[in-house]
Amino acid sequence: NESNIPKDFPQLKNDTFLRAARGEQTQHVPVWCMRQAGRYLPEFREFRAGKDFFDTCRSPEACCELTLQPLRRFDFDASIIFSDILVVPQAMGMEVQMVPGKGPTFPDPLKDPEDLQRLKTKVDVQKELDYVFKAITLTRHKIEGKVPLIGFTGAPWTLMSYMIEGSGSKTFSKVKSWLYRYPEVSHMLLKRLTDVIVDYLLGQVAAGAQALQVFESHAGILGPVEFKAFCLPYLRDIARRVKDQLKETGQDVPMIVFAKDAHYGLEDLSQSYYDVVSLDWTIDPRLAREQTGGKVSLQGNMDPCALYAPKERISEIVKTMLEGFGTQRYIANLGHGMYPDMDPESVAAFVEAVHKHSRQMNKQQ
Ligand SMILES: Cc1c2[nH]c(c1CCC(=O)O)Cc1[nH]c(c(CCC(=O)O)c1C)Cc1[nH]c(c(CCC(=O)O)c1C)Cc1[nH]c(c(CCC(=O)O)c1C)C2
Repeated sequence: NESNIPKDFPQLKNDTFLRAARGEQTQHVPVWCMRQAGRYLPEFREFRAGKDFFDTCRSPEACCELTLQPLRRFDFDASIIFSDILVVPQAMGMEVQMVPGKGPTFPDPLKDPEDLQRLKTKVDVQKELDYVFKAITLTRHKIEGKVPLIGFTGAPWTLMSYMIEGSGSKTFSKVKSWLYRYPEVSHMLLKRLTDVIVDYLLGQVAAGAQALQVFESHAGILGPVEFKAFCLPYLRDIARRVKDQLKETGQDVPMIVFAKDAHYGLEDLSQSYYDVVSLDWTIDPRLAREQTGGKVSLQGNMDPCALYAPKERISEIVKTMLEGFGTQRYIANLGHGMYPDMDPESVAAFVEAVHKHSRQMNKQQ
């Protein structure tokens, strides 16, 4: 069994992110950015130039290099493995291409309930996603204990939406029509995705991931009733099953859930076995604290577009955000991923502001 082989990773030097995730005291607020490895970095564009996106994902050396790039520039307190959420549908037998300028595209998306037959009935996650596990193990060594390495997955509903829409969408009417026309088949698909995701996350931990984030990026296109029916049960099931399995080997790995735009789901999400609830920028920090009632740590949630502001303004925005969240049980981040036209200097200003203001606020207490 792969998971029993000791990997002798370098000792972790900065555990601030893990402490905040577990609800332990920290000297400063830890910070990282969603899509911190990305096209806003010239070295990322240079490295990726002319290479197919999913070929890059399948190269452990390339994933390692792209994960490390932002850490060479910024004083981040965590890193996230370079990969994509759509490697899971690929592992289940679907074809996905990254079309430059258009984003991920499924040439042959699921159209009818019968199309479920096209998916593999038994997915050998260890074999199909071995390249991700190799990337995690390699990166965990090469990071030299500087900061923890986060593994991640897309959540069932978000993956189902890509598998049926075939790409991003404005209305998501194709996948939403499944929920209303074929609720039972929809649940079958969500269940199958959940089973693969649980194995996938456990494999990532065995490979060396020190925290896990579950991206339910398309939660907000559902109303509260559909969220409770088609998102929440699977998000809970994932955390419960992963946590239970890890407990058997005496491990505890913090889990983060990011259900974008699901403001109505905060209270439920805070009681769903996750350690951290990640917030988009439409949610007021104080309100989020009230609704989650101290049961979880919070992560987020600066509007990514605030990075277009001058540095002094970024610092003010960060200060206000920290006053809203407080400095404990908190991980600073953006409310969603960075955009390619953002200035790396602004990211540096964001990170510095989080560290500086939170240290000052902690001293005053
Ligand atoms: C850098 C990058 C990624 N994916 C894509 C890009 C840009 C394309 C490129 O570099 O060529 C295409 C890429 N992949 C995806 C999209 C979104 C397409 C759309 O629906 O509009 C694009 C452009 C799908 C995707 N992929 C991901 C999500 C969930 C997070 C979110 O909500 O943004 C989603 C929805 C996760 C993801 N994707 C990636 C990471 C790791 C790097 C990091 O965060 O530093 C992660 C965590 C990497």
